[in-house]
Amino acid sequence: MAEMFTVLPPEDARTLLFEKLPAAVASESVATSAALDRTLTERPLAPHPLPAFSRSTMDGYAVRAEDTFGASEMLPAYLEVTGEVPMGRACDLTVGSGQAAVVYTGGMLPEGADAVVMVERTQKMGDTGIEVLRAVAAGENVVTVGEDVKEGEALLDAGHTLRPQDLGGLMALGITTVQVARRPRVAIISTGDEVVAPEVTPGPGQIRDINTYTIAGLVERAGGIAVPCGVVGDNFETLLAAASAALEDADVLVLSAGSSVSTRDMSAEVLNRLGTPGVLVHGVAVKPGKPTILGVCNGKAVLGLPGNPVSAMVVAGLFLVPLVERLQGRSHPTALRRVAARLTHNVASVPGREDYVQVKLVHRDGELWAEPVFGKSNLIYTLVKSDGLLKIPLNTSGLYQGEHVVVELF
Ligand SMILES: Nc1nc2c(c(=O)[nH]1)N[C@H]1C(S)=C(S)[C@@H](COP(=O)(O)OP(=O)(O)OC[C@H]3O[C@@H](n4cnc5c(N)ncnc54)[C@H](O)[C@@H]3O)O[C@H]1N2
Ligand code: MOO
Repeated sequence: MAEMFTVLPPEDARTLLFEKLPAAVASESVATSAALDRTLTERPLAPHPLPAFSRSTMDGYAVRAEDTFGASEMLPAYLEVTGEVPMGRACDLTVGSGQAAVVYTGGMLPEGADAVVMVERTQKMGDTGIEVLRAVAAGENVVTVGEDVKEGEALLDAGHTLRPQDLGGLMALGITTVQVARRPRVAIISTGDEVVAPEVTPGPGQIRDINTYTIAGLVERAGGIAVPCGVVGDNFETLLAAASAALEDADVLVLSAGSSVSTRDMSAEVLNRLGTPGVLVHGVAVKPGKPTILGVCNGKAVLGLPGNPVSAMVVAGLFLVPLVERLQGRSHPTALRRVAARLTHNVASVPGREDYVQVKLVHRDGELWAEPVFGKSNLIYTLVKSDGLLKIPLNTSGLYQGEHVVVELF
């Protein structure tokens, strides 16, 4: 039987789409405290060294290291304690030869001192003296100026997505605002006369909307803002009007369902009417998800996802997630979390098509195994029960039981 449409390998389809799109959305300034998972558009520079003053890493005594050379329990070095380093204030003490100053963890190293002896390695002698029971080298138990970061150093690259430790690192330098990519807005329209909102009790022949929510979840995780636009029935003019309104206020539009080739499937036609160049790809060599539409309408991406929930999610993972990340200029796909596992069963495939198999991860004899969760692409709970997807590459006829595989986690 003839193919209904020409299918392209996923990689080629993605390239075609990305070529026709702007590289990234605009940037904006946000509070660092609210910038977790946001992507930098500029490299922040260190305004000063960190630490800005030499600090003790132990509770003990600030000393001149040379005064302790050769010291041991048998032959301790005697030092005179001349004062205490205050915390959180400038220290005006100077440690001279044969002297020591009480210092606490994090305290400023006083002038003259170049090392700290831990309190456990000393013994009090009279009112003001100590015996040092072990020698310290210069720099021991001390972090020096700029040891963490040098002044002017580029802290993170543009394209980097901020993690919790990055926020802490920026705040340590007083960088309380950062320049990040604006979060791309992704409008989502679910289409189909049979689809109703989840709050509604479905009548005969009706089903609740699943795809709006799986797609919105993927968008949010990829750093975008999901803009759910509700369910629109299978009426061309209504759908075109809804799509046009949704796209106006968004960077990307996703149409769920209607991407196949029946008389009810209007996504391609709507896309061609929304703007130019319109449909770029109709049909991708992937299972599930063959009836996929990728297009660009007046500079904005419009994706037509297959209606089956598993297919919609696999296709969104292949095209929408990388698109949302690209629009933020992300250098590393943050959504990509992979684990190595062994396959519990043979899985057949057809060369010329990329297959995505849902798998559950199970521990067996200290090894991680990927167990395929088979089921039709209309079944949402096959996804709910799975931990990730296993890709069977384009030109293979399957994978064998026991084979080492890589699972992309959800
Ligand atoms: N004759 C053929 N029929 C179909 C083919 C084909 O090659 N030849 N491909 C099948 C495959 S594969 C898929 S995938 C679907 C794609 O269909 P559409 O994108 O046109 O979408 P619909 O037909 O409207 O819906 C498919 C299926 O998904 C359910 N659906 C739709 N929207 C939602 C939603 N928001 N939440 C939950 N479920 C939804 C819908 O009720 C249908 O059951 O075409 C096959 N047919
Ligand atoms: O390809 Mo459909 O997208 O298998 O269910």
